[in-house]
Amino acid sequence: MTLQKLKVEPLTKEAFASFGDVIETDQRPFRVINNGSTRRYHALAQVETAYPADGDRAIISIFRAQTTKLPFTISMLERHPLGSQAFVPLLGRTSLVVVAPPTDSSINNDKPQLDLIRAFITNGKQGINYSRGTWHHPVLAIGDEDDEFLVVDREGSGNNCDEHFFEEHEQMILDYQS
Ligand SMILES: NC(=O)N[C@@H](O)C(=O)O
Ligand code: NI
Repeated sequence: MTLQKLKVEPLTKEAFASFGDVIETDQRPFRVINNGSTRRYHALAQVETAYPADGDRAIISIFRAQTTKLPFTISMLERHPLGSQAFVPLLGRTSLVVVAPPTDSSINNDKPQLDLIRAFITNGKQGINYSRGTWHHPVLAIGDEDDEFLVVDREGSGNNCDEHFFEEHEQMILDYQS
C-alpha cells in the first residue's frame, strides 16, 4: 500500500490563517518603545482559553523535543478543544508543522478532514500559535539534535487534548530535504 506523501510548504501568515497565527517579525508592523531602543511587534497572536471565569490560565513552558527522523509517518493528529497552543523556537532551527482545520468537537466521532491536512516548514525564526481546536501533529523537531520551544497554552479543568489515530491506509508520509 503506497501512502500519500504530504507536500511541504513554506510557512506564511496567509497560508497558515485557517490554522492559527505565525509569530514572526519579518514584514510585520511594530511600535518603537523604550526611548527608541526597542521595536514592539504587538499582539502577534492571541492566547485562547475556554473558561477564563473558571480559572483557566495561560501558562508558559519549554519543550525540549527529540529530533524526528525523516521520512516520518503521520499516524495521528491531536487538538486542544479548550485553548490555543503556541510554539516559539528557542534555538533558531527550522521545524515541521502538520495541521488540519478545526472541526466540530460537539459531534461524535469528529475527526480531521484528510483532504485538508497540510504540512509547513518554518524558517527557524517563526513560531506558530494553533487556534483553539486546530488539529496538529505533536511538535516535530527535525534538526541534528534535540530542539527547544517556548510553549504558551492553556491550563485548566477538563480534557484539553483529543487524539485521532488514522486508519493505516489514511496515514501520510512526511519528508523534507532542506
Ligand atoms: N501534549 C503536549 O503538551 N504537547 C502537544 O500538545 C504538542 O502539540 O506537542
Ligand atoms: Ni498540541
